[in-house]
Amino acid sequence: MEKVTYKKMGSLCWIMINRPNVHNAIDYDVMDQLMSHLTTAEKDSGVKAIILTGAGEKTFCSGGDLQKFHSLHTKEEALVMLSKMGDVLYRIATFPKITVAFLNGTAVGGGCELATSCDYRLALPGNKFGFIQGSLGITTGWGGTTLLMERIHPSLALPLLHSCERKQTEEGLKIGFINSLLNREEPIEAQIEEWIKPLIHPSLAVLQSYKSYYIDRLHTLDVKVRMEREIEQCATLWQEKEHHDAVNAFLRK
Ligand SMILES: CC[C@@H](C(=O)O)C(=O)SCCNC(=O)CCNC(=O)[C@H](O)C(C)(C)COP(=O)(O)OP(=O)(O)OC[C@H]1O[C@@H](n2cnc3c(N)ncnc32)[C@H](O)[C@@H]1OP(=O)(O)O
Repeated sequence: MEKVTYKKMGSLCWIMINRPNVHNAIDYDVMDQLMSHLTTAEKDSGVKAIILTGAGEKTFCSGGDLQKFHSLHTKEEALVMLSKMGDVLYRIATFPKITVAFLNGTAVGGGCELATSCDYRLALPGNKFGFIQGSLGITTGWGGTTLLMERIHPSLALPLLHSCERKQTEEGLKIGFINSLLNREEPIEAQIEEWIKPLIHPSLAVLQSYKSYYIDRLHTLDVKVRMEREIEQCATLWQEKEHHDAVNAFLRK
């Protein structure tokens, strides 16, 4: 079974992480398949926007696969993994078409970082999101803090990061992290199509031009370099006992 599925519907393409038994955690296969689907969507001139989501109703994404990545011990080992997913996030952040994360359920750790890499975030009321990395003795490791500072004001981003708390999506809406909350009772795909309709300009060239001005801004702000620095700092913390003890505790629970 594919760990990431790809479905084209009109001008939208749906990219779904499909590992519900581990809350859509990200392993190396997921990273490779995300990259490959992004390439397909970029090349297809009929695609104007991608919707990134997770399988099932419980979780959007629970971040890195702690069972698999727990075997990474040194800074160098961690850096390889973190940089690989950092490249996926940078690719999404600089993707030439519209990118939307639909938080079908909880988003935690790297799952929140992944959502942050998209232009827009849609969610359901009553769900949770949290940059909980601090509770594992690490920081965001895929460049998500750098990107979060681009999405919301740093004075709103810092408390999310410092507290490591899981917040309600309603609070995410209030601080502008989430762009809109959908209605649980209505068909989701139709609601997302309605929400995005006004943003989908008939001309792909117009859409791509506006996106390119935003990407210029990311270049000017040295976002790639800052993401790399963030990734390296997480790799440094990854090798510490505090991190491994916290992951052990999670896996033993
Ligand atoms: C690596 C990069 C780093 C970053 O840059 O940000 C990270 O992403 S660190 C990872 C941060 N993520 C977490 O710490 C999330 C851990 N998961 C949870 O908090 C919870 O599982 C949940 C997502 C809130 C769901 O809770 P619940 O409904 O109570 O389910 P369980 O906890 O019982 O989980 C069921 C099953 O799934 C496995 N699982 C969950 N998350 C992961 C994960 N990220 N990686 C691997 N496996 C995961 C969990 O171990 C259970 O497995 P079994 O016991 O074998 O059924």
